[in-house]
Amino acid sequence: MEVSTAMWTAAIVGAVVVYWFVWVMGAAEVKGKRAVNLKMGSITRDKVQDKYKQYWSFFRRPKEDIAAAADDDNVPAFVDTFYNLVTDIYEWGWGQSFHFSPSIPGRSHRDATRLHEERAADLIAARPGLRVVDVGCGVGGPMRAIAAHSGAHVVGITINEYQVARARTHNRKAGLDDRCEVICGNFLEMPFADASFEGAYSIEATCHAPRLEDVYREVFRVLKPGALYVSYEWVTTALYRADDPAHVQTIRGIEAGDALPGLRAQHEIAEVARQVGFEVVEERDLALPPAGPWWTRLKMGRIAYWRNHLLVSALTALRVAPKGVVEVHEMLYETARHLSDGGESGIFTPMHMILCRKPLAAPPPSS
Ligand SMILES: C=C(CC[C@@H](C)[C@H]1CC[C@H]2C3=CC[C@H]4[C@H](C)[C@@H](O)CC[C@]4(C)[C@H]3CC[C@]12C)C(C)C
Ligand SMILES: C[S@@+](CC[C@H](N)C(=O)[O-])C[C@H]1O[C@@H](n2cnc3c(N)ncnc32)[C@H](O)[C@@H]1O
Repeated sequence: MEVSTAMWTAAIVGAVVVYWFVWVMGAAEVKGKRAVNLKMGSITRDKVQDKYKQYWSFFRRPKEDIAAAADDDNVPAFVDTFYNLVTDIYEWGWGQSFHFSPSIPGRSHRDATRLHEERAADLIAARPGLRVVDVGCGVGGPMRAIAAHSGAHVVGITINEYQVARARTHNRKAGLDDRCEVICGNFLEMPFADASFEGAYSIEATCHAPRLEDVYREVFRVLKPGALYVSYEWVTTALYRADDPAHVQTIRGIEAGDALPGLRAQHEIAEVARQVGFEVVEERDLALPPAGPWWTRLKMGRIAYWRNHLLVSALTALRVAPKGVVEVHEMLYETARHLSDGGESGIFTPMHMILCRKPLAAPPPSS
C-alpha cells in the first residue's frame, strides 16, 4: 500500500473512531444532550473552575459548621451554583429525571424511572382538571411523565434558571407545554397564592432545604384543604451509626457531592409534616424489599464513567468544554461511590415516601 493511501486510511478510521466515541457513545441516555454540548448552566466559561471551588468549600463542611456559621440562608444560592455545574452532566449521563428508582427485573432504567414517577401521581390521585405543584422540578422529567400519565396540569418550581430553560424546551418538544409550566423560584418562599393547588409532590428535592419545616410549611400553605402531598425524601435509616467512622464518611460524602446542608434521619420526617399541620396518611421506605436495589444502576456504570472521564478530559483539552468540567465530573464519580455504599450498607435511602393530607378544617400550625 502506498504511504499516502495508508495515511488517508488512518485518517478516515481515526475520524470514524472519534465520531463514534464523542457523538454515538457520548450521547445522553435520553437523546438531547451530548458530551460536546456540555455547558455549565448559566456560568460563563471562564468562571466554571472558580464556582466549583466556591461550591466545594461551602458544602464540604459538616452540617453543624454550616448551621454554626449561620450560612443556612446561603444554601439556596449554592444549590443554584451546584445545578449550574451538574445539570448538563446529569442529563447527558442519566437522563431528564434527576432521581433514583427501585430496579425492576427485566425492565429498563427508563421504565423503572417512569413507574416511580407515576406512583407519586397515583398516590396524590392526580387527574385531569387538577392543578398540581412539582416542588424542585429539575429539567422536568417527572413533570412530563406525571402530566402524561394523569392528565393533571403540573406547575414546576426550581431555583435554577438554566433548568427552567431546559425544562421548557423539553416540554415543548414533548408537546406537553399546555399542561406543564415551569417557574424559577425558591421553594422556601413560593411565588404562589395560598390554597392555589389541588395536589403537590417533591421527588428527591426537599433534601436541599436547610430546615425541612420551611419547605413543608410552604407546601401546606399553597395546598387547598383536603389536598394530598407526597414526597420522596433522602434520609439516613435506623442502621446509621454516628459513632461509626465509615458511616460518617459515606454520609458526609453524599452531602458534599449533592449540595445537601445535612441529611435528616428517617424518623424525623413525619414529625416535621405534623408540626406544619399535615395529617400523615402513609410513610414507607420504597427502597425496602421486595423493591430491587436502586444503587445497581450506579454500580453498573463503571465503564461508562471511565469513558465519560476520557471524553470530558479530551473535550476540555480541545477547549470545547470549559475548564473545571473534569473536576465536577470527578466529584460526581466520588459521589456515586458514596451513594452506592450508602445503599448497599442500608444506612441511606433516597426514597423514603411520605404521603400527607392538608386537613379540611386546618388547625393553626405550630411554629
Ligand atoms: C437527587 C439528587 C441527584 C441524584 C442523581 C440523579 C445523581 C446523583 C449522582 C449523579 C451522578 C453520579 C456519577 C455521574 C458520572 C460520573 C457521569 O459520568 C455521568 C453522570 C453521573 C452518573 C451522575 C448522574 C446523576 C446522579 C446519579 C441530589 C443532587 C439531591
Ligand atoms: C435532584 S433534583 C430533582 C429534580 C426533579 N424532582 C427530578 O426528580 O428530576 C433537585 C431539584 O430541587 C431544586 N431545588 C433545590 N433547592 C431549591 C430551592 N430552594 N427552591 C427551588 N428549587 C430547589 C433544584 O433546583 C433541582 O431542580
